[in-house]
Amino acid sequence: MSPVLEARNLRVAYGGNLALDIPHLALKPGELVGVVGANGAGKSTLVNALLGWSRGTPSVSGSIRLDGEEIGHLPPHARVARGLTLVPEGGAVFMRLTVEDNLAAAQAPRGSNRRAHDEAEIYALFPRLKERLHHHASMLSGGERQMLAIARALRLGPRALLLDEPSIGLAPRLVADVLRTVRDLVDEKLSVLLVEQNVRAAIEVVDRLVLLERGRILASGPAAAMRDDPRILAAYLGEAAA
Ligand SMILES: Nc1ncnc2c1ncn2[C@@H]1O[C@H](COP(=O)(O)OP(=O)(O)OP(=O)(O)O)[C@@H](O)[C@H]1O
Repeated sequence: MSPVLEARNLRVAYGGNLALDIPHLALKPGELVGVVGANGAGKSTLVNALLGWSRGTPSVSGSIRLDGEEIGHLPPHARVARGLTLVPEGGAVFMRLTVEDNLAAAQAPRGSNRRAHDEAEIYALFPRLKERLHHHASMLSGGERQMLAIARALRLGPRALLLDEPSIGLAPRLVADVLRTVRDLVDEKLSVLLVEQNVRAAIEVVDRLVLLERGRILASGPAAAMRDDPRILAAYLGEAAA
């Protein structure tokens, strides 16, 4: 099966410092790939480079393909228009708008043939959002806000969804809920690259795991095989120490 998203020789450098050096990373249709690593490992640099934006002005090189089409030269909005969708750290919602208006403001581009979730599907997936339709996003709990950010992304009909640390700031029970929902979406054929610092929670739901360290892939493989990998266990310990 050809990948929905594929990066080759992706390098990001700030000044003379190489922050990311990824020879190959692929996401297959209907797959959930987790990218884990400690603070500063390069996780945000990776999702940002895939989307074509950055903090500062790094030099970025390499190939990025979405459904086989080279998008590495395109500006972020053109990548988004083609179906690469990012839910950034902390979620992207309009705090002063209601849940309903937040969802209404997220629309797939006109003429797009991608399958976007309609309102009924969104409410079936996230019954909590239906109960809170007329609440401002600022009134939602962290978990609900993260669900709203994911729901907004689904309204855009993503070909590939990039999720940057959806568990950050959430209580452990909510982390499991959010990641379980992501797993359910993938089981319905969504393709997701999940960036997570929480290795323990990520490994429970992903198909494959990629461990980043100092911008490089230190280990990668099916989640089941990675579970006992000493490098992953070391990452667990790092997490406990963080
Ligand atoms: N604008 C910038 N200028 C210079 N160096 C940067 C810049 N942004 C990131 N870096 C460096 O790139 C490396 C990777 O950072 P990145 O934010 O991608 O890590 P991360 O894995 O997402 O960490 P965290 O979990 O803390 O967000 C770090 O060494 C960081 O200092």
